Amino acid sequence: MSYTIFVDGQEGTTGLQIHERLSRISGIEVLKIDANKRKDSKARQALINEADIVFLCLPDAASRESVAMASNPQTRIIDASTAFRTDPEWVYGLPELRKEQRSRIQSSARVSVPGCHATGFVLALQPLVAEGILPSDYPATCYSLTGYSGGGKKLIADYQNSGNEQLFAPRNYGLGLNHKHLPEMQFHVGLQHAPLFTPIVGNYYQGDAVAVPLLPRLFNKHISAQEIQELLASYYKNECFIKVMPYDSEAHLDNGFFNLQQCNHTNNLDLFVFGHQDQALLIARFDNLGKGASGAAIQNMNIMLGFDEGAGLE
Ligand SMILES: NC(=O)C1=CN([C@@H]2O[C@H](COP(=O)(O)OP(=O)(O)OC[C@H]3O[C@@H](n4cnc5c(N)ncnc54)[C@H](OP(=O)(O)O)[C@@H]3O)[C@@H](O)[C@H]2O)C=CC1
Ligand SMILES: CC(=O)N[C@@H](CCC(=O)OP(=O)(O)O)C(=O)O
Repeated sequence: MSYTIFVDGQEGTTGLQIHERLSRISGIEVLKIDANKRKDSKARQALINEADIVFLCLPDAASRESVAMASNPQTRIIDASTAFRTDPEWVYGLPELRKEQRSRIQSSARVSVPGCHATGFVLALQPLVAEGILPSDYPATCYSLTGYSGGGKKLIADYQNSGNEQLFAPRNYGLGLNHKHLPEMQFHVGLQHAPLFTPIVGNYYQGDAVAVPLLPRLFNKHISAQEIQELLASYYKNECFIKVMPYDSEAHLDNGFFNLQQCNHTNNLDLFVFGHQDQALLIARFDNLGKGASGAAIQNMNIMLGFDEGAGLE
C-alpha cells in the first residue's frame, strides 16, 4: 500500500528538509504543489484533502488556516508550528515522553511537532517530575544555544548575506522572557510555573544545546548529579534516538569545551549530566533541524503509518 504525502510550506527550511528525508523512504508518493501556487489557498486545500499525511511547515497563522481547510476525515496532519502544541485535541509528537505517547501518536489524526528548545527541556526534566524527584512548583531555569537555521529563511538570510558584524558574536534573544516555547515547556514537563528561559543564537548553521541548571537541595528528595544521570539512563534505556551519556564530564569535553554540533545531520539527542552532590547541569544536545524539527516530524509519520521508526532518518 502506498501513502500520499503533502508538505505545505515545501520551500521553507523545514519543508525542504522533510522532502529530503521523504526521498529516502519507500511506500509513499509525495504530492507537489506548483511553485507559483504554493500560497494559493484553493490549490493547498485540494492537496491537503488528497493526502494521507500532510506536513505543515508554515508560520502559525498559515498552519491554522491549513488545518481549517482539512475536511477529509482520512487526512492526518503533522504540524511543525507552535500553533497546537498544548491543544488538547492534538497529540504532542514526542514519542519518548512517556510510555503511552507512541500509541497516542500512532492513533492520532493531529500531531504537533515539539519546538526545538522545548524538545531538549522536556526530555531532560520530565522524567524527574514523573519520578517524583522534582516538585511540580520547582523554579526551573533554562538557557539554550542554537544555530541560526532555527529562525527559518529570514534569519538564515540575515546571517549569510547581511555582512552585519554584530552577528559574528552570539546573541541573547527572547529577553521579554515570553518565548513562544514556554507554554509547551511548562505543560509537558508538568510544572506549575513557566521556566525562566533565555535562548542564545550563534553564528553557525545548526546544532542546539539546551541547558537546565538544577539545585538538588530544592528537590523532594536530594539526589546527586550522578544519581540523576542513572535515573535518566534507566528512563530512556529502550529509546533508539535518546542516548544518556555516562557520568564522566571530562570524557565528553574537548580541552574543557563542549561540542554542541556532534548530533548534526542525525535524529539523535544526547543527554548529559554534569555536576556533583549539590549542583547539576543537564544538557540536551541535538540538531535543531533534526530531532528539533524535520527529523522529529518524520519520526512521527513513521509511527503513524506503522513504518520502521528510523525510516528516512539514517
Ligand atoms: N527552522 C527550525 O529549526 C524549526 C522551525 N519550526 C517551525 O516550522 C515552521 C516552518 O519554519 P521554517 O521552515 O523554519 O520557516 P521558513 O521561513 O524557512 O519557511 C516557511 C515557509 O512557509 C511559506 N509560507 C508562509 N506563509 C505561507 C502561506 N500562507 N501559505 C503557504 N506557504 C507559506 C514561506 O514562503 P516563502 O518561501 O515565500 O517565505 C516559507 O517557504 C514554523 O512554524 C517554525 O516555527 C519548528 C521547529 C524548528
Ligand atoms: C534561532 C531561532 O530563532 N530559533 C527559534 C526556534 C525555532 C523552533 O524550533 O521552534 P518553533 O517550531 O517553535 O519555531 C526560536 O527560538 O524562536
